[in-house]
Amino acid sequence: MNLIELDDVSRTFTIRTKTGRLRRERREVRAVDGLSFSVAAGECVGYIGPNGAGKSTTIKMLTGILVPTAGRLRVAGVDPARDRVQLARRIGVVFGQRTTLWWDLPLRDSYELARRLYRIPPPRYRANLERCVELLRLGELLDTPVRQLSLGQRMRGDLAAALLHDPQVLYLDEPTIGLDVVSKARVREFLREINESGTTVLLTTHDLTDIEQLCGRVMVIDHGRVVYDGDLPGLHATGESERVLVVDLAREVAPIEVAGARVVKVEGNRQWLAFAAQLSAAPIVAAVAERYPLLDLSVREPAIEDVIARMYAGVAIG
Ligand SMILES: Nc1ncnc2c1ncn2[C@@H]1O[C@H](COP(=O)(O)OP(=O)(O)OP(=O)(O)O)[C@@H](O)[C@H]1O
Repeated sequence: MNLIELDDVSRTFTIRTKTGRLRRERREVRAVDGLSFSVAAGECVGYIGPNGAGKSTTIKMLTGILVPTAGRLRVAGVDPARDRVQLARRIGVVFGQRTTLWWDLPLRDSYELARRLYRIPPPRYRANLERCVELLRLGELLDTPVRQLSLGQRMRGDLAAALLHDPQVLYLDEPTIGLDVVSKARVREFLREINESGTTVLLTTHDLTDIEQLCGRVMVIDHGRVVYDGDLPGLHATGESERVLVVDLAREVAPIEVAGARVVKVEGNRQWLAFAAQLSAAPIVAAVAERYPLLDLSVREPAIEDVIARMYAGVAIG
């Protein structure tokens, strides 16, 4: 069963720009341009693309905030713009850069307001809150006013708020932005759990690690159109993108030589080794550790902008 369906959906904005002292020019921006795709119940789909690609416009149409200029759109069987109230009960939304929580109220009060707003039956509300509190470790934070929470704590609070009414679909816009490594891991673990228990997830992010750890399917959008729909290794393969292994050594050595990777930068004891993104880092790490005085390492994912730029550099799009 498809929970999200878009059929040839477009959204155009008219913008007026000043071209002289009195002259203004009207210009049309096609934010979304003939988009067609569907998402089946239970999927976790990464929805990625460079800045201005049309991601937010798509999400806004899927939540009913924006009306498409053309095309047909359905979410959980509902036309989002026409039936926003009905839709609100079936979807949850989390924007990493904004909060839906009440700034001056303790978390618990925001949740109570959500319970009333969505008319969640008390036993279901209690069970859902208990589950979120346990999985997101919110127990000690429930009585803290939202303005006193750290970014990571607030994000966990927002995730719980979006899920108390058992939405079928969860839209996430940059849920790990600005979070430290531990908070990111916690949020990802929670999202995996939520998805495994049946919630369909559409995830917008600039962090490819989010996609790698959560999404079996990734859709790349650029200039309002889908330019790739498949899995992440497939995306890396289309563009021959590279990941970078950063190693800290006990002392300065000549550029490392190991199979499958090449040194792209050296700075004192630190060296950067690029390798094909669809390959595992494990054999390269093992080879470096065996022959060099390795102290520490990290793996950097390619930026989404780079992946897309390479995709356009003449390689066929799958
Ligand atoms: N309300 C608006 N009025 C005019 N133009 C708009 C409006 N909203 C979006 N646009 C334009 O539509 C295009 C797509 O914007 P959108 O915000 O959907 O991109 P995005 O992929 O979400 O980008 P980002 O990653 O930067 O958030 C851009 O060119 C943007 O300037």
